[in-house]
Amino acid sequence: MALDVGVIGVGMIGQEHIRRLDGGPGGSRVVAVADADAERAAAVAGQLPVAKALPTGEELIASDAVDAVVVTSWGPTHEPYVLAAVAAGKPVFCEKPLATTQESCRRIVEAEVAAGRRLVQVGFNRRYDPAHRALKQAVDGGAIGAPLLVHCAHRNASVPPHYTREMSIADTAIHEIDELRWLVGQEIVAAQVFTARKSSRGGQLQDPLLVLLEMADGVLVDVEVSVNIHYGYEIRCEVSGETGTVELAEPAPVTIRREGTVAGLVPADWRERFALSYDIELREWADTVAAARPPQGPSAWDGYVAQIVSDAALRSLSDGARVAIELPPRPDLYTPTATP
Ligand SMILES: NC(=O)c1ccc[n+]([C@@H]2O[C@H](COP(=O)([O-])OP(=O)(O)OC[C@H]3O[C@@H](n4cnc5c(N)ncnc54)[C@H](O)[C@@H]3O)[C@@H](O)[C@H]2O)c1
Ligand SMILES: O[C@H]1[C@H](O)[C@@H](O)[C@H](O)[C@@H](O)[C@H]1O
Repeated sequence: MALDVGVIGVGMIGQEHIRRLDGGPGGSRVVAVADADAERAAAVAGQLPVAKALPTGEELIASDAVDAVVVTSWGPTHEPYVLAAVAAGKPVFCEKPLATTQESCRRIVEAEVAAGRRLVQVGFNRRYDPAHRALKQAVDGGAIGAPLLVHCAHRNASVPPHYTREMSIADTAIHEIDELRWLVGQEIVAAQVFTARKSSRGGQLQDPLLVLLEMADGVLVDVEVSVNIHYGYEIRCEVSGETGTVELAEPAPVTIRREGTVAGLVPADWRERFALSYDIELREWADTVAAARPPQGPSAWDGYVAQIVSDAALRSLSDGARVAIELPPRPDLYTPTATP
């Protein structure tokens, strides 16, 4: 069955997702778009075979032409759209973060539980990245024995002027927060943030940060968040276990040796580094939803838990203290099944 999708927020990642969903392998197509910037919505719709630009996200969700909704607007606008989609009984793929406060995320979880079925998927795309999947397979398969420590680095080439130090956690490190729960298979029980000497390339921004996370079984994780590295976009993760270590390999497809040097290209940005992950993520979501099955990817619960951890890290960012984390009980709707 063809899946007719409406996309709210057609900026950078909205347009990336549209490219994958319109005429996608499962027969999905984009039939409506909406954006706070009406001119942008009209321009994007104008490039698509059947899409209409609608004046608001609310009208898009209510439209009979739309089977499923993709929310790719700014984080603080996610909650009302996701709640409206759940109220309309429509599957909704929402980019990370699910919402920008844990209270907003809790309201989404409560609405979905009240609806009695899973409708929401969150765009934690690392779970679909082949390199991250291979890393998890090695850890789960016992290749390095019991994991003890994890070292991560999340490095952005640069960030826009409105980017704040809080976004280093809530918009950037939130990827690692979800990735680690998935990779290690444990909850995060404490967070502490350290501010390093400020890079002169980030203006007033406090950059970089070091985030220390403690997992329930004692695994310790350090995450470097640097958002002005300028040489490209770099994601690193190394797991140190009792009998060995495993790490993400360099993503460059080739290595060049010449004139006494070894070199390989660093991806320019997240679009290049994670292209395959978005391909897989959206194809699986569209196929599942088109088959009228509940989405199998990261759930509203995952989005909520990530936000609770992010909020704890933000508290630590303000005073440097270690913040212990206690999660509320998980509703039965989110008992793990086939989550990738
Ligand atoms: N998973 C990933 O790797 C990844 C990568 C990039 C962005 N994101 C997430 O995607 C979201 C969008 O990021 P982006 O980089 O595309 O931002 P962007 O600024 O390029 O695009 C956001 C769009 O949303 C529109 N918008 C803002 N408020 C709106 C509202 N109330 N209703 C409708 N449209 C509205 C803006 O006009 C803009 O066109 C963010 O939540 C971000 O964290 C995720
Ligand atoms: O929204 C983007 C996106 O999620 C990227 O994957 C991340 O590296 C950036 O820091 C963030 O701002």
